[in-house]
Amino acid sequence: MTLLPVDAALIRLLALAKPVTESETLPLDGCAGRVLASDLAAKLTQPPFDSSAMDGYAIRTADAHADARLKLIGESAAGHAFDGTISPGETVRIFTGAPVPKGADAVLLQEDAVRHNDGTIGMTFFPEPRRHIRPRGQDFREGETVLKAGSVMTPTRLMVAAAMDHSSLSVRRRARVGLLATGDELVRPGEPRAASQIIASNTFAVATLARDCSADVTDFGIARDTMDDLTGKIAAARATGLDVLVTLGGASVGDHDLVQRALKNAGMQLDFWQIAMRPGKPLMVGSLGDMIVIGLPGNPVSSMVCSLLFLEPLLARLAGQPAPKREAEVIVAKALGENDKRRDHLRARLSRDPQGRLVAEPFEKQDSSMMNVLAQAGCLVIREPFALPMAAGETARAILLRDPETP
Ligand SMILES: Nc1nc2c(c(=O)[nH]1)N[C@H]1C(S)=C(S)[C@@H](COP(=O)(O)OP(=O)(O)OC[C@H]3O[C@@H](n4cnc5c(N)ncnc54)[C@H](O)[C@@H]3O)O[C@H]1N2
Ligand code: MOO
Repeated sequence: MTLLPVDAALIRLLALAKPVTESETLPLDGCAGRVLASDLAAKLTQPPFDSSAMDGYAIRTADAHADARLKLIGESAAGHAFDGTISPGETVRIFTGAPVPKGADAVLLQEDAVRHNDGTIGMTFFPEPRRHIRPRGQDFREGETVLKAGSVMTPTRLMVAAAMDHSSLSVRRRARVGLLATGDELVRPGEPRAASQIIASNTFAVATLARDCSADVTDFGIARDTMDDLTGKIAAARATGLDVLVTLGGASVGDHDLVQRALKNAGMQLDFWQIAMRPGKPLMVGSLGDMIVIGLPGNPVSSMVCSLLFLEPLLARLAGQPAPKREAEVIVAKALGENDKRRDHLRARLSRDPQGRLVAEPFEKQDSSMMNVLAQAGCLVIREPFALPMAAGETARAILLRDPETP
């Protein structure tokens, strides 16, 4: 059986993906990380008036000279404008963010002002016109398109959307992802289990990864290893209008690996199955109508490595966003033997050397069932098919699982 190279498999998977275009309207505070569905224009001008950038005195620069004794005629504070006009020889106490009164053309810094005993204001610095005044509309103007359709709503874009007086936004809906674990041996954490049963743990990693990619994730539970149960659960999941169905387990060649058969019976067009990678060889991809199906292998490490290499870029594509950049160059801390035909992904401890370079130390045991090792690993060192032996201290590409500084 020829195995499909990783890069070719990813290209074929992404060819199935159409970015989600349907939109929904959400309150602004629910829009973080979402993609704007249409251009967003300002509903107001900001600042709405010439405003002071400093605490001080609103003055007429024609009055700015060493002998000035300006008469204090009022105050303009943020939210409380001074209604009158400043005439020659007059000033108004002003605070940061307050409207600049009519007649004034500069703000004298409080630190540059002298308050005389008779209450008049003198100055030790003579501002030029417009000094410390933020002109009306210098940030944006009513009707101006500030955010383009397709922009991801980052904290700073949420800030400007709020400032433009939008309390809700039209954003693209999230990609809908369903997870279906399979296997008679599986129970959920906390459930009673027989001696031959284990916990269905993979769902938690895959769901988290998918949510981090902005997906709306539904867990469809655990299907037993029967055609009936699998068929019923696949149909129920599909009926919810998923963009992507991810099955976990039952992807290999054993007598109880029924997932592919059940999916084909339901009408799935198989796109590819079995990749030249370790772990994750039995990965399967197909389409069932508009729904993309990804069959992950059951071994926990395999399911996670396949999710990082395939599910994450797929969900980024559906969300119209670039895939997270996880690849980095690392120094391998120990010698590695030559590789066989499957691209390998070695779980490794990750640290920094005194020069700040990333150092990866592959774990001794690389069994794809070992979640404890995977949880300790900071990266996966990539070994291309037929890679030659490597000495300690050489560099390799790696997939980062987390920031090396994360405890
Ligand atoms: N004769 C062959 N046997 C196997 C091959 C092969 O090419 N020829 N491939 C092996 C490889 S590689 C992998 S990977 C596994 C994957 O097989 P399946 O996808 O069919 O996975 P299962 O048999 O269902 O489970 C494998 C293992 O993982 C446990 N598991 C399953 N689901 C979960 C879950 N949701 N959470 C935690 N653990 C799970 C399951 O109990 C098994 O121990 O096949 C090899 N075999
Ligand atoms: O390809 Mo499997 O994922 O080695 O255990």
